[in-house]
Formats: sequence, structure tokens, C-alpha cells
Amino acid sequence: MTHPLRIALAGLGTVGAGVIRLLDANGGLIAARAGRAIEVVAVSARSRGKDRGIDLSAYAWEDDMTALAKRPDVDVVVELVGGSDGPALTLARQALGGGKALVTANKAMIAHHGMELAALAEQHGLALKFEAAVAGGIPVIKGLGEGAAANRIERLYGILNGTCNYILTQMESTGADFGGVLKAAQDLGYAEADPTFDVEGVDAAHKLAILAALAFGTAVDFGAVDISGISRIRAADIAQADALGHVIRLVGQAEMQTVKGEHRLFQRVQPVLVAKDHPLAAVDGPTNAVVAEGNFVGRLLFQGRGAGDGPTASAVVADLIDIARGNAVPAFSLPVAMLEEAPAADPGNRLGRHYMRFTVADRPGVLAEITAAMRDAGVSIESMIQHGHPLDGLDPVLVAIVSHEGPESAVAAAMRLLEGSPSLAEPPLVMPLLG
Ligand SMILES: NC(=O)c1ccc[n+]([C@@H]2O[C@H](COP(=O)([O-])OP(=O)(O)OC[C@H]3O[C@@H](n4cnc5c(N)ncnc54)[C@H](O)[C@@H]3O)[C@@H](O)[C@H]2O)c1
Ligand SMILES: N[C@@H](CCO)C(=O)O
Ligand code: NA
Repeated sequence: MTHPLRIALAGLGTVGAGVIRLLDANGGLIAARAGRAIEVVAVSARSRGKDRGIDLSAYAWEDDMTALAKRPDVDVVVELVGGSDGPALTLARQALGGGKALVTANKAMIAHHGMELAALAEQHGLALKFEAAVAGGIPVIKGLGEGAAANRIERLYGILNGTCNYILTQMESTGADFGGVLKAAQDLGYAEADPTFDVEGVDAAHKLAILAALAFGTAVDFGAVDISGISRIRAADIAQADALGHVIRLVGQAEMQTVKGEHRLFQRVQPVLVAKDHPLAAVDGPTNAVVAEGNFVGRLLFQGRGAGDGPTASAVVADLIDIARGNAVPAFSLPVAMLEEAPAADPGNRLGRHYMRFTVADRPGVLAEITAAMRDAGVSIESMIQHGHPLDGLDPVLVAIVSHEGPESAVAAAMRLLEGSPSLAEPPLVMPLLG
């Protein structure tokens, strides 16, 4: 066997400790498959003395994690700290600039700086790999970048945040409201350091921007993702979706459109009503799923655990095995100079049915005002639910309307007509229907 692949680990939290446990448990198998051993040489984290339930005595310790990038006995730096900028980015730049391959689980950093880091890796002939960053343990980066590399991908969508999916499915099964369930997801190690990144859709948007670049051959454009999260979803919305034969999921969607011969990229993360017979409706707990449609392969569905120590460590070590084998694939499956800068698509002409939830005062004329706005904007109503008594202990009542299929611009116009109306206790919540 050739010499071992020597790695340095920055970050020993949920994922970092998971990587050490995985390498300990499956080291022999991994060495056989990789053609050489994968050996941890040095580690760094915030606190050296903390009990993580793993034995660190065989590894060198660096207080300053950027020192890992300068060690002559290291081939690959594994960044498992997090944060789009700050020390993680400094470490990544120093590693790639200093001749070391980089493996990271950090989608925030890749969504913001992926182009710069991919260019740096390319310039130095080094690997930059981030399978763990998107949909945790699911080999979706490898699946799209290698398995489906012969295809033109036209559309992709999926459930990309384990925390939100856990929260939504817990709300579904227990009838609980949002707050208490978030705490449980944090305790299980699924949530980001800043949990608003999870619940407001930012984490899913980081992942979507990375997947879109890989699938469509475009430069990562996180700033163009239209993002809304799940914090406004009430138990009552879940009950109403259920009555309509749907469940609610946070879904990221990306599509390449061609308008007058020019490419336009649609990227959005938002809560969606998913028909109960759609494959995404069965995705529960911290599970993620990605659907990609290729022009020769057809529809692919990737599904599995998107968060947690084991699945995420599995993806990190898969990247290390690739590097040990010498599998040289460009970070985004194409040389950086070939990644296209596609302008953002106008979503207005997208067709669909929409769920619109209004929190209204229970008095005469309110419904007439809402339906007049629908009429004036050209939105056709398919069904409506109004509960005759306050829901969620709220004094105002909830009215849910589902539209017939129509352009998104009409729904947006109806919402503008209702903006600031004294009949509404809060802005309406709009979610498209899928399936
Ligand atoms: N937890 C998951 O399920 C999961 C899944 C996929 C990707 N990720 C990503 O993996 C990365 C790590 O996530 P985690 O859940 O393991 O986080 P964590 O908070 O459990 O661990 C972070 C580690 O980084 C260390 N650290 C933080 N700042 C440091 C600094 N300045 N210097 C040295 N060490 C520092 C901490 O001491 C800790 O050991 C993040 O980018 C996250 O987005 C996490
Ligand atoms: N916070 C992320 C971790 C996995 O990327 C999630 O909940 O999906
Ligand atoms: Na993955």
C-alpha cells in the first residue's frame, strides 16, 4: 500500500467528532477501498479539554486552526467549523493556497465563496470537495457531478434542510406549534449554530445555490435565491393542508429557463403544499430528498439523512476516499472559467395553484374584500376554508383560499391589493401547491 493520506481536522463538534468515530470504526475497510489508510494527524477546536467521548491523544493539537494549513505533515485540511467567512474561510484559502486539498461540510462558505475557492483549487491542481455540505449523507454532489454528468439537467427540487423537515413533520404528527419543536431539533444536533439560518430557509438556499451551479453549469449565485422560511407556519396551516390532501414541506427549486435564446436561472426556497401522494410528502424527520430531471436519464430521486453526525461524517469520509484514490473531478464538475453567469428568471409567469392564508377580523365584508382583490387581480378561487371559531387561541380567524392554476404574477397582484388592509391582522401567507 502507498503512504497514508494525512488529514488535519478543524472543528470537533457534531460532524468533526463523527468523522473521528467513523474513521475509528471503519478504518480497515476504508483503507482497503481507498488503496491507502486515511490518517488523522492534527486537530483543532475551540476547547482542548472538552469531553467529546473520543480519544484525541494520538493527534497533534493546534490552538490556532489556521496552523493546520501550514503543517508539512498534512495532505488534506478538513474544515468542520462553519461560518461563511471568518476563520473557516481563512483556513480554506490558506489550505488551498498552500498546496493542501480541502474537504468541507460548510455550505455557507461554498455558497458565498465557492467560485473563489474552486478557482484557487484549480490553479493549484488541488481537490476541493463538499459532499457533506449539501443534503448531508446523500451522495448528491457525486450523483449529479459524476453519475448524471452525461445529462443536461433541466430542473431540480427537493427538501434540503433536516431541521425544518423535522420541525414540520413533528408539528404534523403531534399538532404542536413551532417553538417547542425547534428546541428538540437543536438538541438532536441538526440545527445550524444560528438556527434562524435553518428556519428562515437560508441554509436550504445555500445548498440550492450549490446544487444549481453543479446541475446547470452556472456560477454559484446565492444572492439570486428567493428565500422564505417556515417560522410563520401555524399548526392551523398544517391542519388545513391536511384537509386539502397535502402536507407542508420546505422545498428548494431551481430551473434553467431559456427566454429568447438566453438562459435565465430560477432559484427559490419556500414552504410548499405537497400532495400526499407525491414522493416528497413521505420524506419525514431529518431526511432530505433531491429530485433532478436529466434529459437522458429521466427523473432521479436521491433520498437519505441530511443532517446528524453519522450521515454527515459518511459524506466527509467519502470525499477523503475520493482524494486518496486520486479521483480528480472539478469542484463544480466544470472548469471555473466555463461556468455560465445566468441572470435571474422572472417568476411571474410560472403557473401553479396557490394556498393563501389570511388572518382576519371576524366581521362583515372581510371575505368580500379578499375575494374582490382576487377578482381584480384575475385569480380564480378553487376552494376556501374558514373556521367559524378562533384558531390557535387567536381572536382573528383564519381563512384559507386555494386558487385554480394561474400565473404567480396574478397572486402577487392580489396580495398587493390587500396590502395594509385593516381587515388583515398580519400579511397573508402564500404557498404554492406541488404535485
Ligand atoms: N450538524 C450537521 O448535521 C451538519 C450537517 C451538514 C453540514 N454541517 C456543517 O458542518 C459544519 C460543522 O457543523 P457542526 O454541526 O459539527 O458544528 P458544531 O458547532 O457542533 O461544531 C463546530 C466545531 O468548530 C469549533 N470551532 C468553532 N469556531 C472555532 C474557531 N474559531 N477555531 C477553532 N475551532 C472552532 C468548535 O469548537 C466545534 O468543535 C458547519 O459548516 C455545518 O454547517 C453540519
Ligand atoms: N442544519 C442543517 C444541517 C445539515 O446541513 C439541516 O438542518 O439540514
Ligand atoms: Na451530500
